[in-house]
Amino acid sequence: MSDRLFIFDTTLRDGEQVPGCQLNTVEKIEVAKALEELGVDVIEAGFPISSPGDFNSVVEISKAVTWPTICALTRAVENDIRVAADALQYAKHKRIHTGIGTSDYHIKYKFNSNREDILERAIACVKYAKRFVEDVQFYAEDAGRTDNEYLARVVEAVIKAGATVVNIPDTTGYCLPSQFGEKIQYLMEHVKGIHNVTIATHCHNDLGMATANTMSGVMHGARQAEVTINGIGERAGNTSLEEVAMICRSHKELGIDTNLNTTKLYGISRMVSSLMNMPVQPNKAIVGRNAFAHSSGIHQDGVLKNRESYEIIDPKDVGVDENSIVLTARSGRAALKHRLHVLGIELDKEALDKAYEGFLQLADKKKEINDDDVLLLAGEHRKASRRLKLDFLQVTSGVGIKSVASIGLDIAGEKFEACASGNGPVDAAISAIKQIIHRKMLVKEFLIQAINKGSNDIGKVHMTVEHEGVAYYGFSANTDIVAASAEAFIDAINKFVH
Ligand SMILES: CC(=O)SCCNC(=O)CCNC(=O)[C@H](O)C(C)(C)COP(=O)(O)OP(=O)(O)OC[C@H]1O[C@@H](n2cnc3c(N)ncnc32)[C@H](O)[C@@H]1OP(=O)(O)O
Ligand SMILES: CC(C)C(=O)C(=O)O
Repeated sequence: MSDRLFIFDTTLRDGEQVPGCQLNTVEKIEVAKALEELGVDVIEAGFPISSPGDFNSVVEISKAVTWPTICALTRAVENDIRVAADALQYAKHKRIHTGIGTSDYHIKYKFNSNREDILERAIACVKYAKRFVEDVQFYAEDAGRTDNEYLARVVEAVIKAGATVVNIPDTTGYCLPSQFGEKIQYLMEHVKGIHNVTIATHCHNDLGMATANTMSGVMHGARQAEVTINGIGERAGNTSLEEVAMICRSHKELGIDTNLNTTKLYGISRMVSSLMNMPVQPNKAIVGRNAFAHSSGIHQDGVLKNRESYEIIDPKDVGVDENSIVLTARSGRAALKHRLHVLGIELDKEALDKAYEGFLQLADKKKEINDDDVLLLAGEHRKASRRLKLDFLQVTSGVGIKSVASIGLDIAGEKFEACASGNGPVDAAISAIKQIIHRKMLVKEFLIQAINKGSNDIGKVHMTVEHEGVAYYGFSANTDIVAASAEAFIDAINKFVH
């Protein structure tokens, strides 16, 4: 039987502090409900004193969510705490998260104060929060750089004052995993009453060690991990929820596990990325586009013989349908043969060798080889040939005017034209396409990336279009990003319009 690691998700508080990631209340409720389905134990819903909008979000999330604890952040300030308690009034399970900086940097420069005064303020804020709620979590901000002996005094004092959870943040992402683990161990060994409360970690990623520090803290006694979806958060971000979840699931010998339904991880990662306009880096562990994509010949051969040769996680366990074998100039015959097999073509050794020669020549020029290319190399014509092609696109756009797009599509040789307006050139182009293709289609994910640098660069567009409950992926690259967006939309449509 594993020990339970409580998951405290702060995507809607620390994650939402990221410039450009602010969500409205409806969007926050959508994320909170997805977090509930994922199985997180605590949702930090906001910092109610910070704005009327954040206050209202905490109120509405409290109403919308049933079983996770809803937590609101405050400073060690009475008015912050009163306002947080008010925002939490409808929560079925509520927690106030209050605290103060304990490192000498914070004490001296932020507060112009001294250790004894900060200790008193720490005790006072916990006692005050206890007047409103039973469940009070204290944070010792910048605990990572706080002297262990003083930190132990603060932790002991706030436990005595009634804290139920004590959070030890590495606010600046400074600690080495061994140092952070030792800090938690020091507290476990020196603080009276520590075994009656939960110790939490809240690690930032300034040196890329957030997950390692969190796990080190957990291995030394912490039982709550504060995390965010995709690791978003202030500066270089927080510890990623998905990484902690899958480390616990993969390393059973740790004897620690979460309550999470990990098959929801990929879906919620995409949802947060798209709502917060925060792309996930392709090589991001667990949820990056390439996390289960194999692109070099030796790996592809190994994975095709046995998935576990190069995969420590079954993609289905995190909600990814299957791994992918990407055909590039670094692929070998095994990968090409596999793709041909998927397309229903079996070649003997000689024919495969011949196709492979052509494949390498093309791959050196094209970078990535698609199914059409493979079929041509095998001397076949694509059975489900692309029915939809972009014939022409003209867009008028600017400041102070509405964007208008005229579009021409070639559908299996027949020409169609439409014109539409939108809140920007891409929206106008997509609306025009929708006037020709009368299907329910929703753009769920839209990512534009520049390939190199400079204003003459090629833009790559990745798009996911939902049609009848299924997500279809579309891609295009063009120096004109509006054209690339329209083409990516058309690429996705081609996958369900036959
Ligand atoms: C590590 C973290 O992520 S903590 C969370 C960070 N998140 C945020 O700051 C987002 C929400 N914040 C806000 O909306 C605003 O900063 C508010 C409403 C909290 C405060 O706004 P203002 O009153 O205008 O203060 P301002 O932001 O300029 O400065 C912060 C003040 O809080 C004090 N303070 C900071 N942390 C704490 C704390 N934990 N306990 C008590 N006081 C604190 C600072 O010393 C400073 O006080 P001073 O003005 O007397 O020097
Ligand atoms: C409020 C605290 C927990 C915090 O965000 C930090 O220290 O990074």
